[in-house]
Amino acid sequence: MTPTLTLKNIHKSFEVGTVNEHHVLRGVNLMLNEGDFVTVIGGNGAGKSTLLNCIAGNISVDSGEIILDDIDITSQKTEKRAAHIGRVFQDPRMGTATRLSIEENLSIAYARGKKRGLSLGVTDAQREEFKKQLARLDLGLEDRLKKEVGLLSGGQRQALTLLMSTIVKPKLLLLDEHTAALDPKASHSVLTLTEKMVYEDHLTTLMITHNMEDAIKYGNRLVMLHEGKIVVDINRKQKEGLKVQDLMDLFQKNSGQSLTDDALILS
Ligand SMILES: Nc1ncnc2c1ncn2[C@@H]1O[C@H](COP(=O)(O)OP(=O)(O)OP(=O)(O)O)[C@@H](O)[C@H]1O
Repeated sequence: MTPTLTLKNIHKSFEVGTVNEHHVLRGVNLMLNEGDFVTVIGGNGAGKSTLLNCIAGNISVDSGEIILDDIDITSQKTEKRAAHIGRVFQDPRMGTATRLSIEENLSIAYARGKKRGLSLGVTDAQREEFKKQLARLDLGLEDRLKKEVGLLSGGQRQALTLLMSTIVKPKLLLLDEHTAALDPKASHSVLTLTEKMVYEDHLTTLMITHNMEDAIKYGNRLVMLHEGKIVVDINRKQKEGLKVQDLMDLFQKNSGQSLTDDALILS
């Protein structure tokens, strides 16, 4: 089986040649098969967002290769990659157009990767499809198609953004701490929804989280990034029954350092 995503020896430094030079990604190798739902955890500055930015194309890598479905996208422009890569950010204000209605936002998302370009016009058939898709969120948004997105709560917006990123099935879904700005209840419901959508739609997904329990609970695989390298990579079976303390011990064993970063939510 061809992997959906292959990262080969990715390196990235910032501010090269200055006193602030920082080698952030130091040889990241990762292979994701279709349908893999991988949680990514690591302390502040470990390089998690930089890695997602490199995959999405917002940042170019210094060396290494990024292969998506057999195509080398290492030098491809962000816009071209966006046709195949869905992304949800931490900030609920990103990813949706605030002043537009729910159905207009979905219409824009629906046009992704299609030749006909952007259009805010919604046909009856599309409206029915949007209602069906919105019903999956279980938030009653299917009855509020004309509502301005700016009036939705953070959790509702993240749920909508998730739907917008997947309504045209992406080859890869990138979730960059997409529940970190939400209150615990909203965060839990968006994570539950994420899991449902990833499994129902068989989406290949990389999800960054700061919460170790969530990293263990969700997905079929967990990777831990430390100082720009993957130091832990465990599968579903190895994750079964794993406690936060076990993960910390594993981290210590593999990295030779103890996990003192209090930015990681331990439980
Ligand atoms: N555009 C940039 N220019 C210079 N330095 C950068 C840039 N982007 C990221 N960095 C630096 O790279 C390092 C890794 O940042 P990154 O955001 O990838 O970490 P992270 O693991 O996502 O951390 P956090 O959990 O705190 O968001 C940090 O030291 C950051 O300051």
